[in-house]
Amino acid sequence: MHILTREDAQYIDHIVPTAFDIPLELLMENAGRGLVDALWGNYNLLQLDENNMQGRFVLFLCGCGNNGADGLVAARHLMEQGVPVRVVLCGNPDKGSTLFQSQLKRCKVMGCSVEVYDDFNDWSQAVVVVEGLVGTGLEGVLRSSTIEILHDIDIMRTQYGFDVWAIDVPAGLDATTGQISEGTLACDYTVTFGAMKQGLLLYPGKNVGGVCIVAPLGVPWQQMIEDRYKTFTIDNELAELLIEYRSDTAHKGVNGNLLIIGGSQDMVGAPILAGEAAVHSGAGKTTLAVPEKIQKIVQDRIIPEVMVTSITDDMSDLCHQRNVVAIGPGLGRTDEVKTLVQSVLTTCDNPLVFDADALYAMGHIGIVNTDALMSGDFNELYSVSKSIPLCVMTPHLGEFSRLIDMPVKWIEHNYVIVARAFAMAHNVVLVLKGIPSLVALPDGTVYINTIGNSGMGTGGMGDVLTGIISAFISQGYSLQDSAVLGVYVHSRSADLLSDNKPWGYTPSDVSLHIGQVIGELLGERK
Ligand SMILES: NC(=O)C1=CN([C@@H]2O[C@H](COP(=O)(O)OP(=O)(O)OC[C@H]3O[C@@H](n4cnc5c(N)ncnc54)[C@H](OP(=O)(O)O)[C@@H]3O)[C@@H](O)[C@H]2O)[C@@H](O)CC1
Ligand SMILES: [K+]
Repeated sequence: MHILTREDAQYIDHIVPTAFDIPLELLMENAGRGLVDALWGNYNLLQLDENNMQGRFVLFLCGCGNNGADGLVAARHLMEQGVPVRVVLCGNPDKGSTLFQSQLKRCKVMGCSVEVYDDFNDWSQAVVVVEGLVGTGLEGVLRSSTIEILHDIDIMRTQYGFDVWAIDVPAGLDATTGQISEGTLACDYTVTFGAMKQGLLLYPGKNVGGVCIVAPLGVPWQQMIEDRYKTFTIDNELAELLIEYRSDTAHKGVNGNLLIIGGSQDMVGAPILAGEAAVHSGAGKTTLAVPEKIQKIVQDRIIPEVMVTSITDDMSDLCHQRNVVAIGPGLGRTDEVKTLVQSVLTTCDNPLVFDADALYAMGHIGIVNTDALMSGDFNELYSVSKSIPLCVMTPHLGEFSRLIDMPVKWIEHNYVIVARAFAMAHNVVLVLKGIPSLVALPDGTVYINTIGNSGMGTGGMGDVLTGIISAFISQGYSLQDSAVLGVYVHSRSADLLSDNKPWGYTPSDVSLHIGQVIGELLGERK
């Protein structure tokens, strides 16, 4: 599913009227109707008809931009359907947008009840409150006057129990970054237009959107953003498209030959988890290369399907015999590891997956230019200081912070944009393991994961993900498809477990459910 940023939405606003000869007013009409449909889907508004209304109404709190104007359109439609509505204006209508002015005029001509916020104090009869104070047009942080209104809504809903619906995005949410301004209200529902807004999928924004409903705009806007960077969700629909039926004649020789380099005296389990996950994900042959000192322990503990060998000074032969090499799980942070990673980087020409300590060993590999971010110059945002061959990199936020030499907090605030800049500049597939995880591709496309659960926050989960992604590559999937499918399968497997056990399930349990997820995805094709 496509995701839109605030900038995409503004671009659509700007381009549609000229490209399709469809005035913005028509998009707004569709947006308002979509909102009304969603309200009907959740409430029996017929109960509010003339005979039975007992003074109750749907309350629209409208700012004076187009977000508020959407609310005015919705109010007009509900009036037609006999539903009592009250519109309360917040701000100075004389300074409102052109469309706001014309929608307000229509509402008034139709006899809609329109009041100003300072005169309104009748919350007790509101069945539902629809917030159209500000949407994608938010400038900076919320003004104190708006924060006060949001605070009033919050107090009144506790007292009277109504639901709060946000138009497009909750007031105060940055539709691109998911950052929220002080005073942003956690809504019960959000009706967002055209496509899911990126900020509603990223934290803390995800906590304030409530149930999100996408209302269509009635124009194929997808054509209009062809040349812009694209963002999609990782979900069941996408994973079903990517998974391929395995031929009846497939044998271990065609399902790939995978090498995982990992382990150290203190971290014996990490390569085992990665290796076992690879087997459960369908890799034809899986070999672990671990330090000689722990080879015996690993052999004794791992499932017999995985072959175990030892790391040597020259890994080139071992690497060349494989069609994918994953390096990092549990390797440790010694100088020998740095040398090992460097030699794999320079000598191995197979598809590579870099994880955990292999990423640590790389040190800083690029420089972020924060001034470019402020000035909106995306091309200058990130520059490479150390080249990496085409590969999959799977850092968590701490590892990513080291790679780009920026604090984790900064990365969280600039999550998608910095991941995109990194993947493009290094020409790698980046799997950034945050909440939510995302996959960024060399062409700038970003996929944001929409599934998974907090039970996944336990040591060893990342090792399992490395095993899954590597196994998909070994079976012939492209690096990017393997990364996206890997993230999906990993999270879905954990979601199956969390149905019975919200947390406390293990990474090994996740591995054991991979086959079930693949079965779900293949469905009838099995
Ligand atoms: N293509 C699409 O997706 C479509 C989008 N559509 C809709 O348009 C919406 C975007 O409309 P938009 O651009 O007019 O901006 P909008 O969100 O109303 O904000 C401006 C208002 O907010 C106020 N305000 C600003 N900053 C503030 C702050 N910090 N704190 C407090 N207030 C602040 C500002 O006040 P002012 O500064 O002018 O006094 C002004 O009143 C979008 O979200 C969607 O609902 C649909 O109609 C159809 C197609
Ligand atoms: K809003």
